[in-house]
Amino acid sequence: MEKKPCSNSLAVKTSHVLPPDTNTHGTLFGGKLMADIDDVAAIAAVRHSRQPVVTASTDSVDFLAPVKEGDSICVEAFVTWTRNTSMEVFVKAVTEELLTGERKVCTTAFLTFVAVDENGKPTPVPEVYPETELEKLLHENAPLRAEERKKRRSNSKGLADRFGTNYPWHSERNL
Ligand SMILES: CCCCCCCCCCCCCCCC(=O)SCCNC(=O)CCNC(=O)[C@H](O)C(C)(C)COP(=O)(O)OP(=O)(O)OC[C@H]1O[C@@H](n2cnc3c(N)ncnc32)[C@H](O)[C@@H]1OP(=O)(O)O
Repeated sequence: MEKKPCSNSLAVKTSHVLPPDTNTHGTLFGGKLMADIDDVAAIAAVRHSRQPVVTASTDSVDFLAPVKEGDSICVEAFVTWTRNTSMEVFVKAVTEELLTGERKVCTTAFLTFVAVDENGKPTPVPEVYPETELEKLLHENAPLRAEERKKRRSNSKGLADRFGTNYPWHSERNL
């Protein structure tokens, strides 16, 4: 498969922050922003692989600044690194107070997507290569983040096995 540059997958969505996406603080719901992040990141992953993808994980989403009603929010995403079937996507969200032009980075996040075939099985993706300084930095550090994800996934699996599938109202609540 032919290698592709990070820029090939760039996806951007700018929207006006309006009710009903705002809460009682007059700011954007965190869950709405997370849904937008997943949406834009998925488009970047499909642009890179040109195959159906699933979200395998989100590292963390830190809400660094509130996004106020009336502001705009711009979510951008691109593939930073690939292994065999998985793709790491970096996302940055910038909020802008439209009347003053003041901008703040309100969130950054890393998500991992896996390309799947018609049976939902992981399938190989093309390699990605960085061009800009920022892309190179993200690309170089990606294997360390992937290693952390591997450990986290293993811990999550361990916890899932330990908790089992009982509903909370079942009598056996001891772990
Ligand atoms: C009408 C039709 C239109 C079609 C038009 C086409 C366009 C279509 C666009 C769709 C765009 C929408 C995007 C929706 C995005 C969702 O909303 S998807 C819903 C939420 N996600 C899910 O339900 C995923 C559920 N999980 C799974 O299906 C499986 O666990 C996975 C993720 C496919 C992995 O499968 P597995 O058999 O466990 O695979 P395994 O061999 O262990 O690992 C495969 C790769 O995944 C990586 N991986 C697995 N788990 C993790 C993890 N937790 N963290 C990081 N990496 C992981 C592994 O490291 C490995 O990477 P590589 O070394 O191959 O690069």
